[in-house]
Amino acid sequence: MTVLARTVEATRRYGDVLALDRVSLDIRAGELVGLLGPNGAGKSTLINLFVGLRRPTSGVVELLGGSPSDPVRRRGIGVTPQETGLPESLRVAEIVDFVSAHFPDRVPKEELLARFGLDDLARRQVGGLSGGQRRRLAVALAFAGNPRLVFLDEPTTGLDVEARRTLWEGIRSFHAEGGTVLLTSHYLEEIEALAERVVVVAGGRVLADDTVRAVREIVGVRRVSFAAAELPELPGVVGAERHGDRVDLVTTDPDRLVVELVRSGASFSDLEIRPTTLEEAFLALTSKESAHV
Ligand SMILES: Nc1ncnc2c1ncn2[C@@H]1O[C@H](COP(=O)(O)OP(=O)(O)OP(=O)(O)O)[C@@H](O)[C@H]1O
Repeated sequence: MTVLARTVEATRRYGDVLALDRVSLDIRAGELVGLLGPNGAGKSTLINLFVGLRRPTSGVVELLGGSPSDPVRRRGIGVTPQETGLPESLRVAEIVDFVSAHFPDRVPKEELLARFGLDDLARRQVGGLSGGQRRRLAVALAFAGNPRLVFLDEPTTGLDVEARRTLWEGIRSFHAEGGTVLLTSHYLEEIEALAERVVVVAGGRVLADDTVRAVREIVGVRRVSFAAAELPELPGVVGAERHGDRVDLVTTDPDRLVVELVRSGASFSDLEIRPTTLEEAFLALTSKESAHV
């Protein structure tokens, strides 16, 4: 399968900060890849390398078979950065025209606006849009030039549920027609809803690169919860929370945890063991030490 974007051992430093540490990643044609990681993991830095806004300190970055700094390659991609500043006095349709004019191959304006639920807003000035409407416009603009590959940095941050679903539909329809997408998200349900492949990044390194299902299986974590006043030291706990009387433990080995809980003699009730969500899998992958309540 054709590789549309690639890093080979890419490292990026900002002074003393090691934002990316020898990251090797291929984005292949037709993929929808979710980049998942906590704040400061290096997700935006990786996107900035791919789209040519930053250069790697060492290593190689390729975009559409060439250098990300080549304008010809850049015309083949679409980008929505984490933050965008759109001119307040321009109308939505004017901004779409302005952005589209940079690309040889354009999506018809009406079609683009309809795809992202913006068709009723074409004549509205950007200054009069809500935060959610602005964000949808910023994402729609990434698709204006009929790109082969789109990079979306936290596309749905700040959107309500309905606006988020509209955006997802727009992204899905692009992908269904063969488009390739790399998106970052803090919303785990977003990655689960959209992506086939998840790349988990933390501390500038790729911790996992697999299907959503496989990432869960790799860590095989379970949520064990029960009511208890006091909690003994237990093995294999990678995350812990207390909600009133209840204790919620995320563990890699629920059987052993329950055995040890019983052995400890601690009094507990209402034991529940639930399957993992991606969030729990992520927690297990990124946590370095056991957490204690
Ligand atoms: N221009 C910069 N100058 C100095 N340090 C930077 C710069 N940009 C990013 N960093 C640092 O590099 C690391 C990675 O940041 P990056 O923005 O790539 O993470 P992220 O995963 O996108 O985080 P978030 O989810 O919070 O957006 C962080 O420690 C950040 O503080």
